[in-house]
Amino acid sequence: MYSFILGNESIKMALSVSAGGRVWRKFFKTFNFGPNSALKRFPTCTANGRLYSSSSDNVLVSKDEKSGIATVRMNNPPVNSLNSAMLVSLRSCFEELENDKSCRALILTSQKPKVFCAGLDILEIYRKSPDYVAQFWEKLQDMWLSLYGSRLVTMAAINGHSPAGGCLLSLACDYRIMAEGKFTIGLNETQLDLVAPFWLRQTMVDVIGYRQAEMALMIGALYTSNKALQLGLVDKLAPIEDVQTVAEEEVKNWLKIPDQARAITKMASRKPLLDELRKRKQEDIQTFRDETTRESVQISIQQYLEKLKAK
Ligand SMILES: CCCCC/C=C/C(=O)SCCNC(=O)CCNC(=O)[C@H](O)C(C)(C)COP(=O)(O)OP(=O)(O)OC[C@H]1O[C@@H](n2cnc3c(N)ncnc32)[C@H](O)[C@@H]1OP(=O)(O)O
Repeated sequence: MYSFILGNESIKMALSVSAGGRVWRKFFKTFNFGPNSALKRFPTCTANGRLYSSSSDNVLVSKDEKSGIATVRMNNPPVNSLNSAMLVSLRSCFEELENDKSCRALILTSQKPKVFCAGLDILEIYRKSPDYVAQFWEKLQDMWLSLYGSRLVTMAAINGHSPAGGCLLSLACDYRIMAEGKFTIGLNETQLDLVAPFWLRQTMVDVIGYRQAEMALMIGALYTSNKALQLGLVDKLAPIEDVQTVAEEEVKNWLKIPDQARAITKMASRKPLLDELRKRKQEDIQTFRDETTRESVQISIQQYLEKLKAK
């Protein structure tokens, strides 16, 4: 077992070429993954020790060497909101694991039970310059591309609330296990006067079907764990204290399938959406920047923040 901690500063990466890397490069080439493809861009993980020095420790990673299963714990108190630093750390972490040839699966969870992730840090899009908002959005796109496009088995161990960006992270994984009880999950963006981008909408449609996704997105619905299971938004429920164990058991089942066939199948179905976002990245950034910095939207965000603080 090794572990390392990721933060937002002083990223030190070791580039290496491995036999495993060659296999995956061939695989990505076969699928014509373009300039952002994982193996062209990403460094390779060394076998142990800290790869990053960090002042914030906002993402904690541990990996079981024997099974090749890594657990990625979001650690940004109080609610794991996704600020710029978190997005950069998560992306770096996903890239590291992607290029660690001994890594076969990742489990994404929260270090602080009861809140998996509160979504985007609303303060990152409130009264910020258009340039800042554009850069923030690109960090989200890049993080998503690295998780959604991962060759690994990716499992969300949703041990608490998972609104908006928390749901986005979960939807980017291959399988979702959620804590039973009063916790909620969903894409509630419209409640903040925000519009989910095409790539996020599409993953919701892919997971729960057109009609339910359309309705859920329009009304910005947040569902309880039970309802989410019924809709297929999550795949399994477990008591909160067992979410991690159940995720590990589930991953082990998935790892009985040969990696290459599983990953090629996954990429065959995800490639069109990955390609579409890569192609329309700048357009998507501009849309988000222009929409979000509109005065009427800023007022809605302010009202949402006030409601959040007052509750
Ligand atoms: C068009 C773009 C689409 C892209 C996709 C993503 C969009 C987004 O993610 S927008 C963000 C939407 N997020 C939410 O609506 C969630 C808001 N938060 C909550 O509902 C709750 O905080 C909770 C259920 C996640 C947890 O509840 P609880 O444990 O009771 O914690 P508090 O509500 O007391 O929160 C503690 C503290 O944190 C602040 N906060 C919560 N969420 C956010 C956030 N997303 N961004 C920034 N700050 C957040 C909250 O205001 C509290 O602050 P203090 O009062 O100063 O302690």
